[in-house]
Amino acid sequence: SQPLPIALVGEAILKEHAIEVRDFDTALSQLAEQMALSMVAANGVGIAAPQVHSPLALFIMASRPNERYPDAPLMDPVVVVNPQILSASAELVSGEEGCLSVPGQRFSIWRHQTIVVRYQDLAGHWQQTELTGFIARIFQHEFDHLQGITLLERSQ
Ligand SMILES: O=C(O)C[C@@H](Cc1ccccc1)[C@H](O)SCc1ccccc1
Ligand SMILES: [Zn+2]
Repeated sequence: SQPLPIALVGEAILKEHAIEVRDFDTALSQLAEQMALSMVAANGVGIAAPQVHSPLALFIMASRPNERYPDAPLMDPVVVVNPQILSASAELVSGEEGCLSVPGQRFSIWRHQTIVVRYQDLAGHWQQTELTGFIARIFQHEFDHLQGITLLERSQ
């Protein structure tokens, strides 16, 4: 199957608040699969449903070592549904980010170094975990997308 078209900044879908997922059905799993394929095709480390024109509260994060974060952990893609950030460290760290919806640009963005998060997996089971460093950065970037926020609104 083909990668899905990526919404570019300026498209209304990227400004909307995502809708809570209620049906953990095969359609949801198929969307997640399509998102993962699109993320890999675009050489990303994350992708949020609004970026592929879906209004659902769902994203994928898949940290891997890269030129900007050579010591980033290599992780299998994680599907995150209905995420919540329960707490965030006072410590902030500035780092360079890109966005598939703002192609070819890089921005310095402040993020919380550590966050405690809760989300559902594709089976609807709640997960709770603490994230730090680059993975926490990806989570916050994708979580912003679900609030209609892109890094253009955050760049320092
Ligand atoms: O637009 C997106 O949501 C995907 C971004 C995710 C990202 C989050 C935090 C920090 C950097 C990127 C894409 O992965 S942009 C491509 C990329 C990949 C690795 C490092 C930097 C940029
Ligand atoms: Zn983005």
